[in-house]
Amino acid sequence: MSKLLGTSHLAALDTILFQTQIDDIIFILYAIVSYGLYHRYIKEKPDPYHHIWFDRPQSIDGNCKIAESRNISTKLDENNKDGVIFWGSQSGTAETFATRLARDCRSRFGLEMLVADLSDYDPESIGDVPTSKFAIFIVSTYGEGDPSDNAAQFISWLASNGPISLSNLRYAAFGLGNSKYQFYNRVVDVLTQSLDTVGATMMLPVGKADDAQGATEDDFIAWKTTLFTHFVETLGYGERPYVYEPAWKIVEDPSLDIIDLHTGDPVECRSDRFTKSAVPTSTIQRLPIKSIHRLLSTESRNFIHMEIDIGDYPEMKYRTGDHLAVWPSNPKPEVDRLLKVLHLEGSRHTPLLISAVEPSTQTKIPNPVSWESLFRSYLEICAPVSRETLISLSRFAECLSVRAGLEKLGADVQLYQEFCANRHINLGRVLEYFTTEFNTWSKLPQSFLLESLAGLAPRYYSISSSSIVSPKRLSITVAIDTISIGNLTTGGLNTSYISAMCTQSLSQSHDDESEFTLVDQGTKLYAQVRASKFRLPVLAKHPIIMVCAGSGIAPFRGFIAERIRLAQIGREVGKMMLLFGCRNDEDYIYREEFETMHKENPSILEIILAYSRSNVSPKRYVQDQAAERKDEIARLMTEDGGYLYICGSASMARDVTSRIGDSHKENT
Ligand SMILES: Cc1cc2nc3c(=O)[nH]c(=O)nc-3n(C[C@H](O)[C@H](O)[C@H](O)COP(=O)(O)O)c2cc1C
Repeated sequence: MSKLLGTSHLAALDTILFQTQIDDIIFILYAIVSYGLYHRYIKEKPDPYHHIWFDRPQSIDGNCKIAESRNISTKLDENNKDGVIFWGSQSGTAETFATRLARDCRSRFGLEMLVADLSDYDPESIGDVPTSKFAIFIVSTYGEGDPSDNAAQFISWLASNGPISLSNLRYAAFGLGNSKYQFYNRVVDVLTQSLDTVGATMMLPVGKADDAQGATEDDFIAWKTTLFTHFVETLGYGERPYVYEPAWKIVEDPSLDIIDLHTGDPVECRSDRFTKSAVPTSTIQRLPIKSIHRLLSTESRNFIHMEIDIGDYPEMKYRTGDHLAVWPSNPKPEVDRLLKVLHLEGSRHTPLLISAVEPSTQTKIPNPVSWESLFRSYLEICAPVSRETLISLSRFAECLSVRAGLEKLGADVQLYQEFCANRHINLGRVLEYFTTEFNTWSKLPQSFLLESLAGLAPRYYSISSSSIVSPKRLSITVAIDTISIGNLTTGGLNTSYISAMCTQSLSQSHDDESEFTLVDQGTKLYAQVRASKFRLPVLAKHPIIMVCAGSGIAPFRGFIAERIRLAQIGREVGKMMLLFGCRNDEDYIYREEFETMHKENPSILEIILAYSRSNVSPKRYVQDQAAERKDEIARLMTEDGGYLYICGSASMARDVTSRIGDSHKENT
């Protein structure tokens, strides 16, 4: 444990935990006392387990089973369900909440709820759900107040209202959002207003989670408590003693041929949420990395520039401003930690067949798979462990003091924040911390892991090249911020993954010491292009004002390169004003490139820098620079038909628009 947290952190932990009862002291004492990688690709081989890959019905390439029914009411009847929990999620939180809620409904009230991806059912069929059943919606807001990809069709159907009546429908709704965005939790608002308009009955006030406060989990737990109170007091459901019922059947089958295992390739089904989205998205390909280098490397901050070749995939096209979705894998030390603490090291390559106990449940994992590839490529094992998971975990502790410790961590919000959330303590680290001579986690059901860990999701990057200048080779710009807590360094999963790729690429080493197992990927990356709304004006003569900070420069690098190319071929190009926020002079990435472009095109490109942490020049933010130039910006926009683009944090964007907006008001 001291290796993980360091001595000073044990001391800090002591202060936190020694606040109250004797239980805590016991819990501290107990706590303190305590690749051979095959390299075969199956991509081109026919899959012998085709029929058991996924229960997900909607694959467009025929890899997945076809849905028995897209009528939600029929599905509820066929599976004897009491109701449905619909989820609309982009990065997996709402989906995880839906799964957890269904588990709690069963274990506490004996209620059987179907967990359903909103895009798996025909929206109209919701009108057939009888009054004896009910629906729960858990939906997040994305983009600029937009629904997640898998909720887009349903929300647009509902918002268009049409000649529908949902007077049969009883529902509850919970929204996930972030109040720093202009359209805070807009999707759940649109959903509930539309449902009310067509006569559906809301069972209890809508719940909302605000990620800006870091309170998404707490907000969900609070709303769930209200929901369960409604179950008891209004619907008359009786609570039953807790009984754990596994949701997944995991069978080790050494007779399966090891070359047929999924070893990390993102199966098309994993991207179904994206392929069926309203936003055009290419299929996932294994794309060769043509070059990768660090643009900047300081103790706390790194920027990486990566160029990726898409020339071998003619169907994969991008437009300037699009996004690249990168599918990461988990770092080897975290994979090994989980395998070790679960006593699975000896069977890390053993083929597994995973199926849902409940036939209507959709699996998120391809079959067959091994423990190692499951943890490395298909589950989010690096995310901080949730409070609810800690409480559920406590039920499987063999030792009373560990049980009490976990219960306390799960129940005490402040303790949880200090111990888990702020330090990115993931499930493996918690299990390791609470492993003692008397607590070996031997009673932990394997199904619990699949229930508690979300499926690994892609990370999105703005493409930083122009599709006109470089149609077959796109680039991304990745900022890597790391947080050091004692001897524990953490960062975002994908940025760490890309950073590791960069290190390996520079050192040309693919050894086992590497944090990430990249050997089987060589210099390739699983990725797909996703269309964006961030587009240059159709007519190049319109001015563009681009405001950004840090890696927010990425799409503007593509914009500027494209317009300069257009100018070179004789097109009329409007003024480009770039306001770029950096911490200091050395933080100015792509400096040489931008300075050359400015020198060669002084009449169309102006670059205005704002250094927020400089020792030599006054500290300024892009907001200040925008305010200083607001009259000119207003003129470019109102008189010359200019476009304003902002790429950065939501609060920065709000500040910039309000300060430029003031000028608009003054001028009108
Ligand atoms: C690119 C991006 C755009 C977002 N846009 C909004 C928004 O317009 N309104 C809002 O309330 N929240 C917004 N959010 C916050 C998400 O809704 C929030 O992080 C939520 O917990 C994600 O849930 P999910 O993982 O289920 O998709 C945005 C988040 C990201 C990353």
